[in-house]
Amino acid sequence: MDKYLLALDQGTTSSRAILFDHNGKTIGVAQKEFAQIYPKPGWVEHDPMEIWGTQSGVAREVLEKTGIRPQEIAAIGITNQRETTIVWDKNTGKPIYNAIVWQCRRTAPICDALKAKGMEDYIRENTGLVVDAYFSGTKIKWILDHVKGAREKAEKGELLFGNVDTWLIWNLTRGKVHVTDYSNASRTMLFNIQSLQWDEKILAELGIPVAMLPEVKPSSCVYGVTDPQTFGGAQIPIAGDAGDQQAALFGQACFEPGMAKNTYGTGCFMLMNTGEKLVPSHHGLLTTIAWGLNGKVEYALEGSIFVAGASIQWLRDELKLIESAAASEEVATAVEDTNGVYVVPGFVGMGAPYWDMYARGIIVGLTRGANRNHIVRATLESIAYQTRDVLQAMEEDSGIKLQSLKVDGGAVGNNFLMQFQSDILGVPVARPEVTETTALGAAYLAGLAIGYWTDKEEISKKWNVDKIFMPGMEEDKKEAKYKGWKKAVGRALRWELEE
Ligand SMILES: Nc1ncnc2c1ncn2[C@@H]1O[C@H](COP(=O)(O)OP(=O)(O)O)[C@@H](O)[C@H]1O
Ligand SMILES: O=P(O)(O)OC[C@H](O)CO
Repeated sequence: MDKYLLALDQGTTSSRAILFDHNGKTIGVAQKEFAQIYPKPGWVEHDPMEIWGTQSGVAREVLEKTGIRPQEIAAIGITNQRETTIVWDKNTGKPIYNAIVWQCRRTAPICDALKAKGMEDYIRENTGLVVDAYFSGTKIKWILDHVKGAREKAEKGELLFGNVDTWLIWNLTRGKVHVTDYSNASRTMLFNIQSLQWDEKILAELGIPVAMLPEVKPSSCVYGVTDPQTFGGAQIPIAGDAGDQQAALFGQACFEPGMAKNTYGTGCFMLMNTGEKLVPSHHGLLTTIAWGLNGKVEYALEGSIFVAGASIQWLRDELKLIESAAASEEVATAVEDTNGVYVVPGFVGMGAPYWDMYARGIIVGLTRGANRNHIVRATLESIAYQTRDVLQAMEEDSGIKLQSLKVDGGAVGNNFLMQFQSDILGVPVARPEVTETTALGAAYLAGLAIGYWTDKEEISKKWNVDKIFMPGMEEDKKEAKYKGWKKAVGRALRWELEE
């Protein structure tokens, strides 16, 4: 009987379940979007029960669609939107508040207070992160501060915290297993990435009891088995767990130091493998754990862009300028250029390399001739400009000049965007055959843990290119356009703060 790997990819806007065979080929996909909750400007929440419901639902759906029985699944790999914070009651398994999503800005004042107390350097040196509302630590504090009786319960050991991976594993095992992996732990702003322990000083500062935190394990190991009720009696090993951006780095086979990928989803995340070396950033990037594997952890440099594909959804859902995300390509290429228009999608502040929680979105350079096509094109171009911002920072931090950029994620089907990306970077952009690289990475991690695949060398051989986009724009034009972008960003920064 052939066996398959099941990847559960719980993203910001949808839950996906993907089946892979031994060649790393996709056998079936099921996907379901879920509600985005915006209680106030700058706040973003998800319903944790809907996350679990959609994720378990698509897992069952992909089995039904393909006719594959749960007994034919060799293992499950989990990958997830990172940082998003869930706190639940250990006894009832019910969340005490909605999931506070990575994009949510509500804890900016808590971050300002940490900075005022002089914690910034300590946090950067020990967690590899900048102090920003993006990460889980301040979100946990907010829940403990705002939900009645929560802190007392947490102190008594009655509440559990988890990122989405932990929440899914807890539910898949029906409350038997409370774990996370190194890559997810490194996004909490509570985890010391050198000692590989929860950081007591930061926990004390935020008033977070260590008892609520999950056990931290490698990214490839058997964490537990699924409860028989979840998949018709089957007890499937859950054997891989990694944050979605690190899983994509793995799925792209970026195993050697200096190899990098950029994933174009809701946001855009460029990660460069730095091997066993922890490289501190001096240019606004994050130092993060790539994965824990074979008894050691490896590190990465990361440039986190908060809004990429989400700006295309904004064109579709709020401005109603396009019918679908895919239609953005045709609309954008109906004009020669943006007519001087720039869109800066600072909807939830700006991430790397700016780290400005108070930036907001702007459209600038409008003249009487500016039309819908120009705005759509400028929005797509903003994704490529933000990528150049982080690529430049990455080259400076790592001292490595990138020869080509591997790309993946929902928006890489847009050929205009990919060509413009290559033009504005001046670097070839390589799109692989399998663009569901995040899920593939989770499957690989799970498969390695159970001996379904042997080693990284075997996995590297499975990476195949679909198309390479070569840079073609003249140097002067490229630099003039990028200069305009930097000017536009300057107008968006600190928007919420300045009079
Ligand atoms: N052809 C396209 N052009 C531009 N953006 C696209 C295209 N197709 C999808 N997207 C964008 O990609 C995102 C979906 O990618 P996905 O990798 O599924 O994201 P996530 O994992 O963050 O939910 C959406 O934000 C959508 O707007
Ligand atoms: O859901 P995605 O794919 O946009 O990824 C979100 C990131 O993990 C946030 O850090």
